[in-house]
Amino acid sequence: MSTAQIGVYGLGTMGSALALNMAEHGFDVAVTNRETEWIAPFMAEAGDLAAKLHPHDELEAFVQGLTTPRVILFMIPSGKPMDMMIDAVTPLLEPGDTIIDGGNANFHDTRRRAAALAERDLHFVGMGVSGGEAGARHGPSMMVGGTSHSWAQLGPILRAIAATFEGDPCVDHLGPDGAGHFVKTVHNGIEYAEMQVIAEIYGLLRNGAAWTPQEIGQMFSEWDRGPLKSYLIEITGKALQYDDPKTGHPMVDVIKDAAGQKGTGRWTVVEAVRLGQSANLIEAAVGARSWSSEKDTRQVAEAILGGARGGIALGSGTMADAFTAARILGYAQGFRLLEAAADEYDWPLDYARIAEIWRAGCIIRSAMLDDISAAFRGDLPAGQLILSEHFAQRLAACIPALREVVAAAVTGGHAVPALGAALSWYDTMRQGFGTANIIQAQRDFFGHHGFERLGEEGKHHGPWWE
Ligand SMILES: NC(=O)C1=CN([C@@H]2O[C@H](COP(=O)(O)OP(=O)(O)OC[C@H]3O[C@@H](n4cnc5c(N)ncnc54)[C@H](OP(=O)(O)O)[C@@H]3O)[C@@H](O)[C@H]2O)C=CC1
Ligand SMILES: O=C(CO)[C@H](O)[C@H](O)COP(=O)(O)O
Repeated sequence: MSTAQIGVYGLGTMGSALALNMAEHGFDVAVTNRETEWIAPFMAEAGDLAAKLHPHDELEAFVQGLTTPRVILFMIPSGKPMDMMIDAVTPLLEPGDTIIDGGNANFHDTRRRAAALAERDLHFVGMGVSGGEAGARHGPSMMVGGTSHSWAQLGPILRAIAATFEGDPCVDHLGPDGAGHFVKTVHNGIEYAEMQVIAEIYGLLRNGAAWTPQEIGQMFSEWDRGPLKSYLIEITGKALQYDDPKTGHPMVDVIKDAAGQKGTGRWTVVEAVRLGQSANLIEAAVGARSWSSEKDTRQVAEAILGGARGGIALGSGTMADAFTAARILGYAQGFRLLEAAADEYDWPLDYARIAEIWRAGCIIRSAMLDDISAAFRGDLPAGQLILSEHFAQRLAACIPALREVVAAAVTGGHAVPALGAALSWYDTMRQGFGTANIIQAQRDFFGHHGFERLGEEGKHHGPWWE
């Protein structure tokens, strides 16, 4: 019998948590998994919620167990697996049915899939889900891209299971095809930037001021009780205060300093460059992760180049202000990318709303997002977040600290790629007259490319060509 309002394919970390969340909110959910032996343990662990979960071993039965028009959420790895599953499931679907990719997919793939499925009267939703396993189980933030037809059916389910901020569900329909996945990609780019800035501040205090992990953790926990409150600050504060049960050493001291990356950070940077932008804070964070994975090379280099670092005599207050500035600039770069993509792909992105659905449930949630949302609803000179009255004032108050921190780091030989990038971007943007006149002269000198003259129309060449 067809009783389930939604199907969840993929009972891994995220899929199982989302299915349980939906069941808990009273929805009937058909579930299945590629390796079917995982279905029974999932059902056993579901406890009372099993009554709302309808397990199937076969894809056909899973599809037939759904009320029409059907809505099927795939929580599987992005790329080829998703294409293979689309190929497998579409022959079983009927016009009007919706396939949702809830994984971290490349939005270009989402656009391609949406267009291909539309030719068969099928709907494809690219949905960014943030919040990790706990978020998926108890309230994620979700960024939905797709047709209004799909949203009309999906919206009530997603609003019920989403995180809420003061009663407002952290989910919305952001635009067609790849809009939701792109917003999630940029969310992750901001996540990379913020994580890197936190790591740099940790490094300065640890290596430049001999603070213990416990002390640095306590500082972050203290920050989390004030205006810098955020999920990433909270978990970093906690992680730094754990000891390794095996050795008794601080946990961070036994974790290898080489971080992986699955793709969303890189996609953010690639798309920024493609759109003629530079999100240099995010680029710095992605680059720093890549350098981190060159552990062997860095160890050889330390022996040859010398790893000595100078002292840093800066306290928590200065670090907090520097972090505030970097956080504002990181978010601002993310929103600039969203604006550039909205223009390019003709997406009706509502930046204030995006900030709102990031206020709870997602990894980059922070107290600042409420101010960002308010800024987008107000007057933004030149459309720039950093020029809103609120953020221009906060930057004016915090940039001196960022300058102090970057200067001390540079003098002491501490790597601060993200903090340095943040400051360079800020300093670039506050100059009405920069240095690209020299670039133009160089291009004309070597390549006869011509340049624009101040106050005159047309292309000009320098006297070096006379
Ligand atoms: N973990 C996280 O914090 C977050 C993850 N995501 C995204 O969610 C998606 C799922 O991630 P997550 O739940 O963590 O991953 P898991 O590794 O926990 O689960 C992966 C799931 O995908 C299935 N699967 C793997 N390969 C295939 C395939 N070729 N065909 C069909 N099914 C397949 C697995 O089935 P089987 O059991 O048979 O192997 C399993 O059900 C990914 O796109 C990820 O990027 C998004 C936000 C946060
Ligand atoms: O989407 C997420 C959080 O928002 C996932 O945890 C993702 O895996 C994070 O990216 P990476 O693995 O590259 O650090």
